Parts: sequence; structure tokens; C-alpha cells
Amino acid sequence: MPSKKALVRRPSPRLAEGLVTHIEREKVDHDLAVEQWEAYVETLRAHGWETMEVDPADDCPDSVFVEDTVVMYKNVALITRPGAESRRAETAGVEEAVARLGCSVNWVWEPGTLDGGDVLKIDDTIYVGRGGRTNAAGVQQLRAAFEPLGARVVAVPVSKVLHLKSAVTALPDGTVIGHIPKTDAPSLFPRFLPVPEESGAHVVLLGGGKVLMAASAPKTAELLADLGHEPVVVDIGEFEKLEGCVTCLSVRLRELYA
Ligand SMILES: NC(=O)NCCC[C@H](N)C(=O)O
Repeated sequence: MPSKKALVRRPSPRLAEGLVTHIEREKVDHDLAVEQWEAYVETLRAHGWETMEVDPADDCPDSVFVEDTVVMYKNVALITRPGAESRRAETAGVEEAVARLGCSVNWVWEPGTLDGGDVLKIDDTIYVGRGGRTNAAGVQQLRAAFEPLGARVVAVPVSKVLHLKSAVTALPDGTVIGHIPKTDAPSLFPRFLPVPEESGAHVVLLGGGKVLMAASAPKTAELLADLGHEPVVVDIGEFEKLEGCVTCLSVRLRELYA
């Protein structure tokens, strides 16, 4: 039976100092952020995910965005080399966590940079965004790590948002969803559904037809429900102020051998 484990990482006390690149900085309410994070984790648990906390990285303001530090394919964990230098210290704790879980561990090396938020897996196709955080060497290293295991890596440009998954994610049936003004090349995806809100483009597949999404995208939730999906809504407003979205707060591990 597939594993339903998910890595999460408690927000740093320095969360409010997290990076912002494409939006204006807004004051983050730390206590509210912790409450929202706890509710997010509880929602994963309520849908059958065993959440495992990576040791906190209190000196790293963006460490709660754990998705950026590791990319999983089959039993292999590719530890990233984040494009933002201030985030590089986040990977050590994640490396330890995935090794403890029995993953085979691989690394992105200099000069490569890769953020997990730039990687969208749909079955054995791995889309990787080449943008502000992931460079060509990072794309090449991702290809070298996963193509021998059966993946097909497809590189796509990202210029309007932080990460590929800030622009697009995929529904359980593989349809890619995105908000057109923020998506560079929708025609690269075989099935593409435009959604009416930027944050409506972000879903985490919880299993069955359930899709976790942000409360800031009510029109998209309605659209997806109308198409027969089951939106599960969480408020992550404090993380959205730091360009975070529902995907970046966890890493789901579906093919563990341990
Ligand atoms: N995968 C993601 O969407 N990560 C969000 C990272 C936000 C963080 N403030 C950053 O700029 O790195």
C-alpha cells in the first residue's frame, strides 16, 4: 500500500523576515501564521497523511516552505540547492529526515540551483520551471537524477511568478490548472484548464477526489467542485504574504521502501 507520509516544518520565529520577490512586503502576524500552519498540518492528518516534522531551522526565515528543499521521485530524495542563498542552510535538516525515512539521497551541486517549488510531477512526467530560482544546470541535474529511473523531464519557462508551482499545479486526473496572466506557456501542457484566481492555481492532492486549496481562491473552488472535485479549503493568508502557497508547506512521500 502506498505510504501516506508528509514532511512539514514548523515556522521559524524569524518567519516575518522571509523573502518577497514579486509582491509588496506586508507585515506577517507570527502567531496567526503558527495557527494557520497548525490547521494546515491538522488538515493533512484528517485526510490520512502521517505528518513528520523536520527539525526546525529557527535561523532560516523561509524554512517552513519545506517543499523547496527536496524533490522526491520513487524512493529517491534529491536534496536541492535553493536559488536564494539565504535558504541554503535549510537543506541539512531535510537531508537527515529523508535519510532516516530510508530514502536514497542524491544532491544538486554547484553551479546548479533548483527549488522544489519549480518541480511539478504528473505520473512519470516531471515539469521543471526554469526561472528566478532554478537554473539550467539545476534542470540538467534533475534530469540526470530521475530520467534513468523512468521519468521524462520537461523544462518550461517561468518569468511571472516565483516558482513553476506558483503558476500551475495539476488535478487528480492530470489536468494542469493555471491562472493565464501568470502562466508563461500553457500550450506546453497537454490538458490545461484556466482558473479565475492566481492562488486558485495551487492544489495539493489529498487522495480520492480531494484537493487542498487556499481560502483566497473561492471562485476556483467553486469551479473545481462543479467539475466533480472536492476542494478542502485552508486559510494560509500569512504565508501568502511571503509568496507561499498550499503546495510549499509540505512534501508528500508516496513511495517509501522503509
Ligand atoms: N514552493 C513555494 O512556493 N515556496 C514559497 C517560498 C517563499 C519564500 N518566501 C521564498 O521566496 O523563497
